[in-house]
Amino acid sequence: LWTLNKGLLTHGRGLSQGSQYKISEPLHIHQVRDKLREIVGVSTVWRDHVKAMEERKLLHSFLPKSQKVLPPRKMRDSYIEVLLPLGTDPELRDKYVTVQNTVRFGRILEDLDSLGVLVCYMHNHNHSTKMSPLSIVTVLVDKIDMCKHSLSPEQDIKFTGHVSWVGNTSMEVKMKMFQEKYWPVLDATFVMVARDSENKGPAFVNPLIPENKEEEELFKQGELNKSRRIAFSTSSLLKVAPSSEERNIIHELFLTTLDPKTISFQSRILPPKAVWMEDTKLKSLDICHPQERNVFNRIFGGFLMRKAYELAWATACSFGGSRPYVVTVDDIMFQKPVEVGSLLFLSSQVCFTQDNYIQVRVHSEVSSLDSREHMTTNVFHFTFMSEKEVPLIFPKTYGESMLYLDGQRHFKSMSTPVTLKKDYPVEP
Ligand SMILES: CCCCCC(=O)SCCNC(=O)CCNC(=O)[C@H](O)C(C)(C)COP(=O)(O)OP(=O)(O)OC[C@H]1O[C@@H](n2cnc3c(N)ncnc32)[C@H](O)[C@@H]1OP(=O)(O)O
Repeated sequence: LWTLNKGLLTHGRGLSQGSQYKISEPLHIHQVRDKLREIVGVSTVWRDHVKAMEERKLLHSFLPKSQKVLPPRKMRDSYIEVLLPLGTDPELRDKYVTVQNTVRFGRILEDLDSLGVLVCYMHNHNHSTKMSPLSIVTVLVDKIDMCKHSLSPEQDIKFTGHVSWVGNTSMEVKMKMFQEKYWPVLDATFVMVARDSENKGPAFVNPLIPENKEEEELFKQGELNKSRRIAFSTSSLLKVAPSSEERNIIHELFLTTLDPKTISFQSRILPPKAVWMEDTKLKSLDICHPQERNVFNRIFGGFLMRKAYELAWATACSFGGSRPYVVTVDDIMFQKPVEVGSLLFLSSQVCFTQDNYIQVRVHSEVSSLDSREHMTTNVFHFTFMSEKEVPLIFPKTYGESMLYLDGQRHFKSMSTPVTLKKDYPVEP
Protein backbone atom coordinates (compact mmCIF):
# COMPACT_ATOMS: atom_id res chain seq x y z
CA LEU A 1 0.00 0.00 0.00
CA TRP A 2 2.77 2.39 0.76
CA THR A 3 3.96 2.33 -2.83
CA LEU A 4 1.22 4.94 -3.16
CA ASN A 5 2.63 7.17 -5.82
CA LYS A 6 4.65 4.77 -7.85
CA GLY A 7 3.37 4.79 -11.37
CA LEU A 8 1.15 7.77 -10.69
CA LEU A 9 3.87 10.34 -10.97
CA THR A 10 4.44 12.14 -14.18
CA HIS A 11 7.31 14.48 -14.64
CA GLY A 12 5.25 17.51 -15.57
CA ARG A 13 5.83 21.24 -15.25
CA GLY A 14 3.10 22.31 -12.87
CA LEU A 15 5.20 24.97 -11.18
CA SER A 16 2.19 27.13 -10.43
CA GLN A 17 1.42 24.74 -7.61
CA GLY A 18 4.91 24.90 -6.21
CA SER A 19 6.29 21.75 -7.70
CA GLN A 20 7.36 20.38 -11.01
CA TYR A 21 5.69 17.06 -10.35
CA LYS A 22 2.11 16.11 -10.73
CA ILE A 23 0.28 13.33 -9.11
CA SER A 24 -3.13 12.08 -10.13
CA GLU A 25 -4.73 11.51 -6.73
CA PRO A 26 -3.63 13.35 -3.57
CA LEU A 27 -3.74 11.37 -0.33
CA HIS A 28 -6.36 12.23 2.26
CA ILE A 29 -4.76 13.61 5.44
CA HIS A 30 -5.94 10.56 7.42
CA GLN A 31 -4.07 8.29 5.04
CA VAL A 32 -0.75 9.90 5.96
CA ARG A 33 -0.72 8.50 9.49
CA ASP A 34 -2.31 5.22 8.35
CA LYS A 35 0.50 4.76 5.86
CA LEU A 36 3.13 5.61 8.45
CA ARG A 37 1.69 2.92 10.70
CA GLU A 38 1.86 0.37 7.89
CA ILE A 39 5.41 1.33 6.95
CA VAL A 40 6.67 1.08 10.52
CA GLY A 41 4.45 -1.87 11.48
CA VAL A 42 3.35 -0.18 14.65
CA SER A 43 0.77 -1.38 17.13
CA THR A 44 -2.61 0.28 16.80
CA VAL A 45 -3.30 -0.23 20.50
CA TRP A 46 -0.91 0.73 23.28
CA ARG A 47 -1.19 -2.71 24.94
CA ASP A 48 0.69 -4.26 21.97
CA HIS A 49 3.43 -1.65 21.66
CA VAL A 50 6.21 -3.78 23.20
CA LYS A 51 5.43 -6.75 20.93
CA ALA A 52 5.38 -4.48 17.85
CA MET A 53 8.77 -3.06 18.76
CA GLU A 54 10.16 -6.59 19.25
CA GLU A 55 9.07 -7.38 15.69
CA ARG A 56 10.88 -4.32 14.40
CA LYS A 57 14.16 -5.66 15.84
CA LEU A 58 14.11 -8.32 13.11
CA LEU A 59 14.33 -5.62 10.45
CA HIS A 60 17.83 -4.73 11.60
CA SER A 61 19.40 -7.10 9.05
CA PHE A 62 17.96 -5.01 6.18
CA LEU A 63 20.03 -1.98 7.17
CA PRO A 64 23.02 -1.38 4.88
CA LYS A 65 26.54 -0.98 6.25
CA SER A 66 27.28 1.89 3.88
CA GLN A 67 25.38 4.53 1.95
CA LYS A 68 27.18 3.52 -1.26
CA VAL A 69 25.16 0.33 -1.64
CA LEU A 70 21.88 2.25 -1.63
CA PRO A 71 20.45 3.24 -5.03
CA PRO A 72 20.22 7.01 -5.60
CA ARG A 73 16.77 8.57 -5.66
CA LYS A 74 15.25 11.53 -7.44
CA MET A 75 13.24 14.32 -5.90
CA ARG A 76 10.12 13.10 -7.63
CA ASP A 77 10.46 9.69 -5.93
CA SER A 78 9.52 11.26 -2.62
CA TYR A 79 7.04 13.83 -3.93
CA ILE A 80 3.57 13.58 -2.38
CA GLU A 81 0.41 15.63 -2.31
CA VAL A 82 -2.01 15.53 0.57
CA LEU A 83 -5.50 16.94 0.81
CA LEU A 84 -7.02 18.37 3.98
CA PRO A 85 -10.66 18.63 2.88
CA LEU A 86 -11.86 21.26 5.35
CA GLY A 87 -14.35 22.61 2.83
CA THR A 88 -16.23 19.36 2.38
CA ASP A 89 -15.80 17.54 5.70
CA PRO A 90 -17.51 19.40 8.60
CA GLU A 91 -16.36 16.84 11.20
CA LEU A 92 -12.73 17.29 10.18
CA ARG A 93 -13.21 21.07 10.10
CA ASP A 94 -14.22 21.04 13.77
CA LYS A 95 -10.79 19.66 14.66
CA TYR A 96 -9.12 22.59 12.87
CA VAL A 97 -11.39 25.54 13.51
CA THR A 98 -10.75 28.32 16.06
CA VAL A 99 -13.49 30.28 17.76
CA GLN A 100 -12.70 33.17 15.38
CA ASN A 101 -13.44 30.89 12.42
CA THR A 102 -9.82 30.56 11.32
CA VAL A 103 -7.56 27.52 11.04
CA ARG A 104 -5.67 26.23 14.10
CA PHE A 105 -2.02 26.61 13.21
CA GLY A 106 -1.05 24.06 15.88
CA ARG A 107 -2.95 21.39 13.94
CA ILE A 108 -1.12 22.37 10.75
CA LEU A 109 2.21 21.86 12.58
CA GLU A 110 1.12 18.32 13.45
CA ASP A 111 0.22 17.58 9.83
CA LEU A 112 3.50 18.97 8.52
CA ASP A 113 5.44 16.74 10.89
CA SER A 114 3.65 13.58 9.78
CA LEU A 115 3.89 14.57 6.12
CA GLY A 116 7.65 15.24 6.43
CA VAL A 117 8.22 11.76 7.83
CA LEU A 118 6.13 10.11 5.09
CA VAL A 119 8.09 12.02 2.42
CA CYS A 120 11.32 10.57 3.85
CA TYR A 121 9.92 7.03 3.81
CA MET A 122 9.00 7.53 0.15
CA HIS A 123 12.58 8.58 -0.57
CA ASN A 124 14.03 5.49 1.17
CA HIS A 125 11.45 3.01 -0.05
CA ASN A 126 12.93 -0.44 -0.52
CA HIS A 127 10.83 -2.82 -2.62
CA SER A 128 12.24 -5.93 -0.95
CA THR A 129 10.78 -5.20 2.49
CA LYS A 130 7.14 -4.63 3.35
CA MET A 131 8.00 -2.69 6.47
CA SER A 132 10.80 -0.16 6.56
CA PRO A 133 13.83 -0.94 8.73
CA LEU A 134 14.31 2.80 9.23
CA SER A 135 12.95 4.87 12.08
CA ILE A 136 12.64 8.41 10.80
CA VAL A 137 12.45 11.21 13.34
CA THR A 138 12.26 14.98 13.13
CA VAL A 139 15.47 16.64 14.27
CA LEU A 140 14.86 20.22 13.16
CA VAL A 141 12.14 22.52 11.94
CA ASP A 142 14.46 24.82 10.07
CA LYS A 143 11.85 27.34 8.99
CA ILE A 144 8.14 27.78 8.45
CA ASP A 145 7.21 30.99 6.67
CA MET A 146 3.63 32.11 6.34
CA CYS A 147 2.64 33.87 3.12
CA LYS A 148 0.07 36.66 3.15
CA HIS A 149 -3.07 34.69 2.55
CA SER A 150 -5.81 33.94 4.97
CA LEU A 151 -6.46 30.39 6.05
CA SER A 152 -10.13 29.72 5.92
CA PRO A 153 -11.57 26.67 7.68
CA GLU A 154 -14.18 26.48 4.95
CA GLN A 155 -11.80 25.75 2.11
CA ASP A 156 -9.71 22.71 1.32
CA ILE A 157 -5.98 22.80 1.95
CA LYS A 158 -3.41 21.00 -0.13
CA PHE A 159 0.08 20.07 1.08
CA THR A 160 2.97 19.05 -1.14
CA GLY A 161 6.39 17.83 -0.07
CA HIS A 162 9.58 16.17 -1.26
CA VAL A 163 13.14 15.53 -0.14
CA SER A 164 15.37 18.38 -1.32
CA TRP A 165 18.77 17.41 0.08
CA VAL A 166 20.35 14.42 1.81
CA GLY A 167 23.45 13.87 3.94
CA ASN A 168 24.52 10.47 5.27
CA THR A 169 21.71 9.90 7.71
CA SER A 170 19.79 13.17 7.47
CA MET A 171 17.37 14.54 4.88
CA GLU A 172 16.01 18.01 4.25
CA VAL A 173 12.32 18.10 3.32
CA LYS A 174 10.57 21.02 1.61
CA MET A 175 6.83 21.32 2.09
CA LYS A 176 4.26 23.79 0.84
CA MET A 177 0.67 24.47 1.63
CA PHE A 178 -1.97 25.86 -0.72
CA GLN A 179 -5.47 27.21 -0.30
CA GLU A 180 -8.06 29.17 -2.28
CA LYS A 181 -7.59 27.78 -5.75
CA TYR A 182 -4.20 26.63 -4.55
CA TRP A 183 -2.51 29.88 -3.71
CA PRO A 184 0.65 29.22 -1.67
CA VAL A 185 0.04 29.99 2.01
CA LEU A 186 2.99 28.38 3.75
CA ASP A 187 6.57 27.26 3.06
CA ALA A 188 8.34 24.83 5.35
CA THR A 189 11.78 23.25 5.59
CA PHE A 190 12.31 20.36 8.02
CA VAL A 191 15.32 18.13 8.66
CA MET A 192 14.64 14.47 9.41
CA VAL A 193 17.10 11.83 10.58
CA ALA A 194 17.08 8.10 9.85
CA ARG A 195 17.72 5.79 12.77
CA ASP A 196 17.88 2.00 12.94
CA SER A 197 14.77 -0.15 13.31
CA GLU A 198 14.69 0.33 17.10
CA ASN A 199 15.54 4.05 16.95
CA LYS A 200 18.78 3.42 18.83
CA GLY A 201 21.56 4.26 16.36
CA PRO A 202 22.06 6.06 13.05
CA ALA A 203 21.07 4.53 9.68
CA PHE A 204 22.05 5.51 6.14
CA VAL A 205 19.62 7.07 3.70
CA ASN A 206 19.51 6.72 -0.08
CA PRO A 207 21.56 9.33 -1.95
CA LEU A 208 19.70 11.98 -3.94
CA ILE A 209 20.44 12.99 -7.52
CA PRO A 210 19.10 16.30 -8.82
CA GLU A 211 17.62 15.92 -12.29
CA ASN A 212 17.61 19.46 -13.62
CA LYS A 213 18.80 23.01 -12.93
CA GLU A 214 15.99 23.79 -10.52
CA GLU A 215 16.70 20.68 -8.48
CA GLU A 216 20.42 21.41 -8.52
CA GLU A 217 19.58 24.82 -7.04
CA LEU A 218 17.47 23.21 -4.32
CA PHE A 219 20.21 20.72 -3.54
CA LYS A 220 22.83 23.49 -3.41
CA GLN A 221 20.52 25.44 -1.12
CA GLY A 222 20.34 22.35 1.12
CA GLU A 223 24.15 22.34 1.39
CA LEU A 224 24.14 26.06 2.19
CA ASN A 225 21.43 25.52 4.78
CA LYS A 226 23.61 22.91 6.47
CA SER A 227 26.57 25.35 6.64
CA ARG A 228 24.30 28.12 7.90
CA ARG A 229 22.96 25.88 10.67
CA ILE A 230 26.48 24.94 11.73
CA ALA A 231 27.55 28.62 11.71
CA PHE A 232 24.46 29.63 13.70
CA SER A 233 25.04 26.96 16.31
CA THR A 234 28.82 27.67 16.54
CA SER A 235 28.12 31.30 17.34
CA SER A 236 25.45 30.37 19.89
CA LEU A 237 25.45 32.63 22.94
CA LEU A 238 25.62 29.46 25.01
CA LYS A 239 29.12 28.97 23.59
CA VAL A 240 30.59 32.39 22.74
CA ALA A 241 30.27 35.97 23.95
CA PRO A 242 28.03 38.41 22.08
CA SER A 243 29.58 40.57 19.34
CA SER A 244 30.70 44.10 20.25
CA GLU A 245 27.62 45.51 18.51
CA GLU A 246 25.39 43.22 20.57
CA ARG A 247 27.25 44.14 23.79
CA ASN A 248 26.54 47.80 23.03
CA ILE A 249 22.84 47.04 22.57
CA ILE A 250 22.70 45.37 25.98
CA HIS A 251 24.58 48.19 27.67
CA GLU A 252 22.28 50.77 26.08
CA LEU A 253 19.24 48.83 27.32
CA PHE A 254 20.80 48.71 30.80
CA LEU A 255 21.50 52.45 30.86
CA THR A 256 17.95 53.19 29.73
CA THR A 257 16.63 51.42 32.82
CA LEU A 258 18.84 53.19 35.40
CA ASP A 259 17.06 55.64 37.67
CA PRO A 260 18.53 59.09 36.84
CA LYS A 261 17.70 60.29 40.37
CA THR A 262 20.15 57.89 42.00
CA ILE A 263 23.81 57.34 41.18
CA SER A 264 23.49 53.59 41.37
CA PHE A 265 23.69 50.52 39.19
CA GLN A 266 21.07 48.87 41.38
CA SER A 267 17.96 51.02 41.07
CA ARG A 268 16.27 50.12 37.86
CA ILE A 269 13.12 51.65 36.50
CA LEU A 270 11.09 50.73 33.50
CA PRO A 271 10.89 53.35 30.71
CA PRO A 272 7.41 54.27 29.42
CA LYS A 273 5.69 51.77 27.09
CA ALA A 274 8.00 49.00 28.21
CA VAL A 275 7.71 45.66 30.02
CA TRP A 276 10.28 43.66 31.97
CA MET A 277 11.04 40.41 30.21
CA GLU A 278 10.41 38.44 33.41
CA ASP A 279 6.81 39.68 33.47
CA THR A 280 5.94 38.07 30.14
CA LYS A 281 6.29 34.44 31.23
CA LEU A 282 3.63 31.78 30.85
CA LYS A 283 4.06 28.15 31.83
CA SER A 284 2.19 24.92 31.21
CA LEU A 285 2.37 21.29 32.21
CA ASP A 286 1.23 18.27 30.21
CA ILE A 287 1.23 14.62 31.03
CA CYS A 288 2.42 12.73 27.95
CA HIS A 289 -0.21 10.02 27.63
CA PRO A 290 0.14 7.05 25.22
CA GLN A 291 -2.44 8.69 22.94
CA GLU A 292 0.17 11.26 21.91
CA ARG A 293 2.80 8.68 20.94
CA ASN A 294 4.34 8.51 17.50
CA VAL A 295 4.94 5.35 15.54
CA PHE A 296 8.13 4.73 17.55
CA ASN A 297 6.38 4.92 20.93
CA ARG A 298 7.90 8.27 21.75
CA ILE A 299 5.89 11.48 21.98
CA PHE A 300 4.90 12.77 18.56
CA GLY A 301 6.97 15.83 17.55
CA GLY A 302 3.87 17.48 16.07
CA PHE A 303 2.08 17.28 19.43
CA LEU A 304 5.05 18.98 21.14
CA MET A 305 5.02 21.71 18.49
CA ARG A 306 1.29 22.25 18.84
CA LYS A 307 1.53 22.56 22.61
CA ALA A 308 4.50 24.94 22.38
CA TYR A 309 2.84 27.00 19.67
CA GLU A 310 -0.41 27.39 21.60
CA LEU A 311 1.45 28.53 24.71
CA ALA A 312 3.54 30.95 22.61
CA TRP A 313 0.38 32.34 21.02
CA ALA A 314 -1.20 32.86 24.44
CA THR A 315 2.01 34.59 25.61
CA ALA A 316 2.03 36.92 22.60
CA CYS A 317 -1.69 37.54 23.01
CA SER A 318 -1.52 38.53 26.68
CA PHE A 319 1.58 40.63 26.04
CA GLY A 320 0.51 42.48 22.90
CA GLY A 321 -3.04 43.16 23.99
CA SER A 322 -4.43 42.32 20.56
CA ARG A 323 -4.77 39.20 18.47
CA PRO A 324 -1.31 38.17 17.21
CA TYR A 325 -0.63 36.35 13.94
CA VAL A 326 2.20 33.90 13.49
CA VAL A 327 4.59 34.88 10.71
CA THR A 328 7.57 32.59 11.19
CA VAL A 329 8.48 29.44 13.06
CA ASP A 330 12.19 29.07 13.26
CA ASP A 331 14.89 26.62 14.28
CA ILE A 332 12.99 24.12 16.41
CA MET A 333 15.58 21.59 17.44
CA PHE A 334 14.44 18.22 18.78
CA GLN A 335 17.41 17.45 20.98
CA LYS A 336 16.03 14.48 22.88
CA PRO A 337 13.04 12.23 22.43
CA VAL A 338 10.18 12.59 24.92
CA GLU A 339 9.18 9.28 26.49
CA VAL A 340 5.54 8.31 26.91
CA GLY A 341 4.57 8.97 30.54
CA SER A 342 6.87 11.98 30.94
CA LEU A 343 5.79 15.24 32.47
CA LEU A 344 6.23 17.99 29.89
CA PHE A 345 7.03 21.44 31.29
CA LEU A 346 6.78 24.29 28.80
CA SER A 347 7.84 27.81 29.67
CA SER A 348 7.28 30.62 27.28
CA GLN A 349 8.38 34.23 27.29
CA VAL A 350 8.61 37.24 25.03
CA CYS A 351 12.31 37.79 24.40
CA PHE A 352 12.40 40.50 21.75
CA THR A 353 9.99 43.02 20.20
CA GLN A 354 10.15 45.53 17.39
CA ASP A 355 7.30 47.66 16.00
CA ASN A 356 4.39 45.17 15.70
CA TYR A 357 6.54 42.07 16.03
CA ILE A 358 6.75 39.81 19.06
CA GLN A 359 9.48 37.17 19.26
CA VAL A 360 8.52 34.35 21.64
CA ARG A 361 10.76 31.58 22.91
CA VAL A 362 9.39 28.38 24.42
CA HIS A 363 11.65 26.13 26.43
CA SER A 364 10.54 22.55 26.90
CA GLU A 365 11.74 20.22 29.63
CA VAL A 366 10.68 16.75 30.66
CA SER A 367 10.95 14.66 33.76
CA SER A 368 9.87 11.10 34.29
CA LEU A 369 7.17 10.43 36.85
CA ASP A 370 9.62 8.87 39.30
CA SER A 371 12.52 11.29 38.88
CA ARG A 372 12.80 14.92 39.80
CA GLU A 373 15.53 15.54 37.23
CA HIS A 374 14.51 17.86 34.38
CA MET A 375 15.98 17.54 30.91
CA THR A 376 15.68 20.05 28.05
CA THR A 377 14.19 18.48 24.95
CA ASN A 378 13.41 21.45 22.69
CA VAL A 379 13.65 25.17 22.27
CA PHE A 380 11.01 26.75 20.03
CA HIS A 381 11.13 30.16 18.34
CA PHE A 382 7.99 31.86 17.03
CA THR A 383 7.60 35.31 15.48
CA PHE A 384 4.17 36.90 15.83
CA MET A 385 2.76 40.11 14.48
CA SER A 386 0.25 42.18 16.36
CA GLU A 387 -2.33 44.56 14.92
CA LYS A 388 -0.86 47.47 16.84
CA GLU A 389 2.60 48.46 18.00
CA VAL A 390 3.72 46.44 21.02
CA PRO A 391 5.67 47.53 24.13
CA LEU A 392 9.45 47.32 24.21
CA ILE A 393 10.91 44.50 26.22
CA PHE A 394 13.70 44.99 28.78
CA PRO A 395 15.97 42.30 30.21
CA LYS A 396 17.00 42.68 33.86
CA THR A 397 19.63 40.00 34.28
CA TYR A 398 22.59 38.91 32.16
CA GLY A 399 20.77 35.65 31.32
CA GLU A 400 17.75 37.58 30.08
CA SER A 401 20.04 39.82 28.02
CA MET A 402 21.31 36.70 26.24
CA LEU A 403 17.70 35.65 25.60
CA TYR A 404 17.07 39.11 24.16
CA LEU A 405 20.03 38.86 21.78
CA ASP A 406 19.14 35.32 20.77
CA GLY A 407 15.57 36.49 20.08
CA GLN A 408 16.92 39.37 18.02
CA ARG A 409 19.13 37.02 16.01
CA HIS A 410 16.14 34.82 15.25
CA PHE A 411 14.04 37.84 14.37
CA LYS A 412 16.71 39.11 11.99
CA SER A 413 16.97 35.73 10.29
CA MET A 414 13.35 36.06 9.15
CA SER A 415 13.56 35.65 5.39
CA THR A 416 10.63 37.78 4.25
CA PRO A 417 9.58 40.92 6.05
CA VAL A 418 5.84 40.60 6.42
CA THR A 419 3.49 43.54 6.57
CA LEU A 420 0.35 43.30 8.57
CA LYS A 421 -2.78 42.60 6.60
CA LYS A 422 -6.26 42.31 7.97
CA ASP A 423 -6.97 39.20 5.90
CA TYR A 424 -4.24 37.23 7.53
CA PRO A 425 -5.86 35.30 10.32
CA VAL A 426 -3.63 32.39 11.32
CA GLU A 427 -4.31 31.54 14.93
CA PRO A 428 -3.88 28.57 17.25
C1 LIG B 1 3.87 10.13 12.77
C2 LIG B 1 5.34 9.89 12.79
C3 LIG B 1 6.02 11.08 13.26
C4 LIG B 1 7.41 10.76 13.67
C5 LIG B 1 8.14 12.05 13.83
C6 LIG B 1 8.28 12.36 15.24
O1 LIG B 1 7.37 12.57 15.96
S1 LIG B 1 9.83 12.41 15.81
C7 LIG B 1 9.67 12.93 17.47
C8 LIG B 1 10.40 14.21 17.70
N1 LIG B 1 11.82 14.03 17.45
C9 LIG B 1 12.61 13.32 18.27
O2 LIG B 1 12.18 12.72 19.25
C10 LIG B 1 14.10 13.33 17.97
C11 LIG B 1 14.86 13.64 19.22
N2 LIG B 1 16.29 13.78 18.93
C12 LIG B 1 17.11 12.75 18.90
O3 LIG B 1 16.74 11.60 19.21
C13 LIG B 1 18.53 13.05 18.50
O4 LIG B 1 18.76 14.44 18.61
C14 LIG B 1 18.83 12.60 17.04
C15 LIG B 1 18.83 11.10 17.01
C16 LIG B 1 17.80 13.12 16.06
C17 LIG B 1 20.18 13.15 16.62
O5 LIG B 1 21.12 12.73 17.54
P1 LIG B 1 22.66 13.11 17.32
O6 LIG B 1 22.79 14.54 16.96
O7 LIG B 1 23.42 12.58 18.49
O8 LIG B 1 22.99 12.22 16.08
P2 LIG B 1 24.12 12.42 15.04
O9 LIG B 1 25.19 13.31 15.56
O10 LIG B 1 24.47 11.03 14.58
O11 LIG B 1 23.42 13.20 13.83
C18 LIG B 1 22.53 12.52 13.00
C19 LIG B 1 22.29 13.37 11.77
O12 LIG B 1 21.53 14.49 12.16
C20 LIG B 1 22.16 15.67 11.69
N3 LIG B 1 21.85 16.73 12.66
C21 LIG B 1 22.02 16.69 13.99
N4 LIG B 1 21.62 17.85 14.52
C22 LIG B 1 21.19 18.63 13.51
C23 LIG B 1 20.67 19.95 13.40
N5 LIG B 1 20.49 20.71 14.45
N6 LIG B 1 20.35 20.40 12.18
C24 LIG B 1 20.51 19.65 11.10
N7 LIG B 1 20.99 18.41 11.12
C25 LIG B 1 21.34 17.90 12.31
C26 LIG B 1 23.63 15.32 11.64
O13 LIG B 1 24.32 16.17 10.74
C27 LIG B 1 23.56 13.91 11.12
O14 LIG B 1 23.31 13.92 9.71
P3 LIG B 1 24.31 13.28 8.62
O15 LIG B 1 24.54 11.86 9.05
O16 LIG B 1 23.58 13.36 7.34
O17 LIG B 1 25.54 14.10 8.65
